[in-house]
Amino acid sequence: MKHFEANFDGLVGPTHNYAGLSFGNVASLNNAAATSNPRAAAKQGLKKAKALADMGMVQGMLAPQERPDLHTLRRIGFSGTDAEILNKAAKEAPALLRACCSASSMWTANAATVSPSADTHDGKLHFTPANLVDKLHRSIEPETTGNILAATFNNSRHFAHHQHLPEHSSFGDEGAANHTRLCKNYGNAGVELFVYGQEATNPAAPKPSKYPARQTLEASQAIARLHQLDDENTVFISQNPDVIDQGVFHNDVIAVGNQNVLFYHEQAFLNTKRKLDEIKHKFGDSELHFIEVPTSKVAIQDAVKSYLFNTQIITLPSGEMAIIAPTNCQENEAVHAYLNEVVTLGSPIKQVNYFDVKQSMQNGGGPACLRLRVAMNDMELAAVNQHTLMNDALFTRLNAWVDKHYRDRLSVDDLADPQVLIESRTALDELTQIMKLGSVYQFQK
Ligand SMILES: NCCC[C@H](NC(=O)CCC(=O)O)C(=O)O
Repeated sequence: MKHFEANFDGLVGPTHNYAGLSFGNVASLNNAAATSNPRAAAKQGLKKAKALADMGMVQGMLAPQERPDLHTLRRIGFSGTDAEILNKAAKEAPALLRACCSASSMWTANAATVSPSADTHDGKLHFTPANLVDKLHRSIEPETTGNILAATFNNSRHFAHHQHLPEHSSFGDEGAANHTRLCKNYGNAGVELFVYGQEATNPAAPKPSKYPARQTLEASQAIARLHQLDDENTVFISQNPDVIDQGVFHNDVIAVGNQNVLFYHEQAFLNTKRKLDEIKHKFGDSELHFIEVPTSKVAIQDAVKSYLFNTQIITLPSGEMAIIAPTNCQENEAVHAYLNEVVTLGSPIKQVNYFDVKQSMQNGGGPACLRLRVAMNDMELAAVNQHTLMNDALFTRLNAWVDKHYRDRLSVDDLADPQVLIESRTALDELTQIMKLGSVYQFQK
């Protein structure tokens, strides 16, 4: 049986926009009210996904969410026709309307936490959608995320789908962005690393003072229980609160792992030495590469600006590893120099490939944010909804779909336009037919 890691990228939705919704996410705040280009954003994402498929990687796509989210606007008391609701919300509560219009489900690293069958007691692949409670605009995602995951991984013999954690800040959960898995081979039991920003039930524990810590230890522990992981194969690590206060709102802005490589900034964690020892002990005898980037080479500000660590480290069919980086990394001198050096360090990482994902970067999402990793075997892959898997035909079809339905300019003021809602629903309805998802959206029920 073959084992590998698949990437499921989020398709950028038709309402991709810059609304400055994410306090603590520097790019989101800096680009608030800029005009976006949803068509370019979707195409940048598709191009990266297709390039990985062409490298021999298993690549899937996850459908975006329905936005504007009329269902939520109705829940909070706006009534009348769809056009009347948009009109009233724009006048009476523009900030709430903006929160109901974000295409933020495109960052599927925040869709869920995933544990492969090699790690779980029942031998199933487990998914728990992230509740994303720290941000209003993201807290409305988990139910539909669950629907989309169930329609994509639609086989209960292989896949276990859990409900998102209780919607309270004690269980703040941001999904795979704060989770990484080290393993010898994808089919072996791995060590799952859960990184959290605060302990909800221990106010004395370290936490940031300026920006929110979105993930709690309690949430990470709940996921490990739900996914039936062994204590011997899990490590809980506190993120360094000082870096959260400098814009590292998720751990995947400061660290990334793949197989036997952990690539991280020296300031990423608390108690780094002790935690690395625990990882080594739990990982066992095989060779483990800790690639620690010192502040003297890359300052935190440069890491946050360039997204050096929000890169994907992938294992190519040849067994060599490649880094998938945003072009922003080439534009930062220190970071570019570091990436030129990293391939010479004798680790499995042998090449760096750059992709322009600027439309996503302007909202604080790099290549790693755009994908959900699912380590699986070929039997599990055969059980996945095959219409979600990237190939020449799907790439052509989705690009044509984007050309047909997406605007190339969208400002936050456009979000109240009923025509945007009609365009978005028409596009998504057609998408569910292309990807054979059934009725995953509220407007289809
Ligand atoms: N993993 C990357 C997530 C980026 C995402 N940005 C946003 O939601 C910005 C949306 C806006 O400001 O319009 C976030 O911060 O959760």
